[in-house]
Amino acid sequence: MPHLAFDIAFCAQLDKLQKHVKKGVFDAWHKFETLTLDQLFKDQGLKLESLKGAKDKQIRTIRIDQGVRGVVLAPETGDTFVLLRVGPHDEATNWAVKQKASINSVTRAVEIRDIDMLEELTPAYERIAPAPEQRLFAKVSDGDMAALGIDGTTLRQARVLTSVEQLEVFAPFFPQDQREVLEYLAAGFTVEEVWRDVVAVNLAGADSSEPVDTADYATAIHRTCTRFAVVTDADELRDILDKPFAAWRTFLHPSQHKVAYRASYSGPAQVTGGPGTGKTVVALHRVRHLLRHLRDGERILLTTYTNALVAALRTGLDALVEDEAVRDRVDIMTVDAFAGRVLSTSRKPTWGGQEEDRWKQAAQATGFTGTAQFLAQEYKHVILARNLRTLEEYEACERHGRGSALPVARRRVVWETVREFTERLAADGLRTYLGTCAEAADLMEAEGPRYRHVVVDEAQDLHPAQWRLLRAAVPERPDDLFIAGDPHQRIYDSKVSLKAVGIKVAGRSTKMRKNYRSTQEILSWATGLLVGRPVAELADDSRNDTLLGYRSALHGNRPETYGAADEDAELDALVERVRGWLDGGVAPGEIGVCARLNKTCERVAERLKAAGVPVARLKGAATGRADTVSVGTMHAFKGLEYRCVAVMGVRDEVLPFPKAVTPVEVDRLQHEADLAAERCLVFVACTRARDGLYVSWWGEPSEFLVGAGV
Ligand SMILES: Nc1ncnc2c1ncn2[C@@H]1O[C@H](COP(=O)(O)OP(=O)(O)OP(=O)(O)O)[C@@H](O)[C@H]1O
Repeated sequence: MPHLAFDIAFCAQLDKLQKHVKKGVFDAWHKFETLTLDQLFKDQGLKLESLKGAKDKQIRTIRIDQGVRGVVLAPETGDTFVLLRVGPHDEATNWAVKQKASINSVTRAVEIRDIDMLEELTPAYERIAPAPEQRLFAKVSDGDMAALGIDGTTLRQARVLTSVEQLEVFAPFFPQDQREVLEYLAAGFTVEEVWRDVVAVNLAGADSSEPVDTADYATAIHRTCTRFAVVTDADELRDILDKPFAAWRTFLHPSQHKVAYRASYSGPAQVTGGPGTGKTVVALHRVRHLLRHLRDGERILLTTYTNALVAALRTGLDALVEDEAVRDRVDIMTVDAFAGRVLSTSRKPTWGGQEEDRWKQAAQATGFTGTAQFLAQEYKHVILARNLRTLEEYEACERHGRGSALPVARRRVVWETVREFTERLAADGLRTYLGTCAEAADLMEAEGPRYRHVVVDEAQDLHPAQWRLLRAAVPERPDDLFIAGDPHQRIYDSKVSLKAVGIKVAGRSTKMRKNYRSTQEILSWATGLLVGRPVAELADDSRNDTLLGYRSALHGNRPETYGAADEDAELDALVERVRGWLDGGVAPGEIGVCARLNKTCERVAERLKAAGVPVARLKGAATGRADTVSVGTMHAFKGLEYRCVAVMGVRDEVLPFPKAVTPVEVDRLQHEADLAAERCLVFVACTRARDGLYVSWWGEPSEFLVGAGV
């Protein structure tokens, strides 16, 4: 019986397809599932047409809806067809005639390339290319290229290229797997690394020494499991069409699958990678895997940093694990909420300004003459971070990572001030978030663990006291902790390494490099914000992490930047930008506008509302609605994503925000760390965008934008 499989490129279009087009896709699929091959070719509604002037007669089109066609691979052997993409009649036909299918003799997978475009580009670039030894892949031999699956056609084209920029021009037209190999090589990876990280995962367990029949499409289509999904169940297809989340459930990349569904890790495991590399997705799949093996009475804690992310994780898990009773075995909450629950205290958490006043009062009581800021940081980064319990321990400790001198003789008064501060808080029925975590960790260490597994997302911002709590929440056993995070997205000042908190992930750590969220244009621009700034690893802060090889297969417009004369003009331009997106068919819920400060967000929301744009403020657990544009601070945007993002007020007086940066004379190292966190904040904000990024300011632009070429 024939089948219609789906290419991952079609799934990437899903968000943008209208309802009636999705219905057309479903109806077409249904015909493939119910008709014979002969009937399919004769079906007048489907019109499985061959195309005049096609580079490959296996590439045909089918009718999806009025004026809309699907491009399919209709192989000469076998009865599984593949829907490659859907589009308006002329656009789809023009694309279809230029494509050519082939079977890769190394990966054994089917590949599609825009042969027409490649044949047109190659001679033009050849004419301007310098001597062969100065070209991009001069150091990689033909033999190595062939071993990595680069076929003769791609090799000729790749040999012409002289720079990464030129590779980017060719990239959308190359076969997907070969393109990935070339991008890794261009990023400086060795042939062995590319084999291990790219080719071997695409082989997905197939024996590479077996001979390959490069005409056997029936077998190759089923082997192309990294990009083609064969769907035979109507409900499964409805899910994919209705919920894009379900699409990647089917298409989890083998490198993600390997991490998420590994039977067991002998201890804590870690997944890192730049923004949008699917860390959250992998963490959710890990929870799904762990749920399948959970014994009676055992539970899982899925935790993260902010309430908005908790809401996003909950939605994600709902889509992934259908059985409510099974889902109920997972507690999803922030680490702070977990600490509050462990203590079951009625004391209320304090907020920033209140804490500052209380530090001042405590200092007055003990006669300490330093600043409230110094005390707050000493409490957080030394006393709580090191879990110091006595004055003697405090006097003996080395204040690693602190950039301010504190003679031992002065420590007694600091210690007494901290005690004064905590005792007064307790007496007034108050608590700090981190103090709560430390108390909860003590209690948990005494009472024993409550969970069989703990899965942590956005791990880069957790404080040692929070790690101590999570460590105590789960017994030291295989699969105890699964940790997802990205040190490039540290936006709070907790620079802690897992090694320092006794969580060893060596040998159980995986790095993701492929971004599935943003276009390459957005990624390159945003990555420019961090260039040349070393970022410590999550596992071990004596080593630096890099974004080497971090890339996206998606392409689109370059980010737009706009410098206005004053705030009014900046807001006017924003309204125009948002209107442009809405008029271009972007739904309000697919647009996010963020700024460093709450007051800027207020003005943005007011101005958009006045212009008739529906707006919702993103606060706490509210993650936005489909019919409103979301407006929130950069901190609130952490972990979220939108099709189009406007980042407002990126001006010199606000980024870095002076109040968030410790003066260099108070603490030199903290000053550096605060600046880095402010810079990362802009990086995080910009990398929330999938298709469209707009960055604006008034007056002078922020110094952070220099790296992005502003
Ligand atoms: N294999 C895949 N194929 C297609 N899309 C994917 C795949 N994996 C993840 N995605 C999509 O990519 C986007 C980013 O994924 P996710 O939020 O998990 O990334 P992340 O690494 O946690 O990002 P960040 O660190 O920026 O918060 C999501 O829209 C997700 O659905």
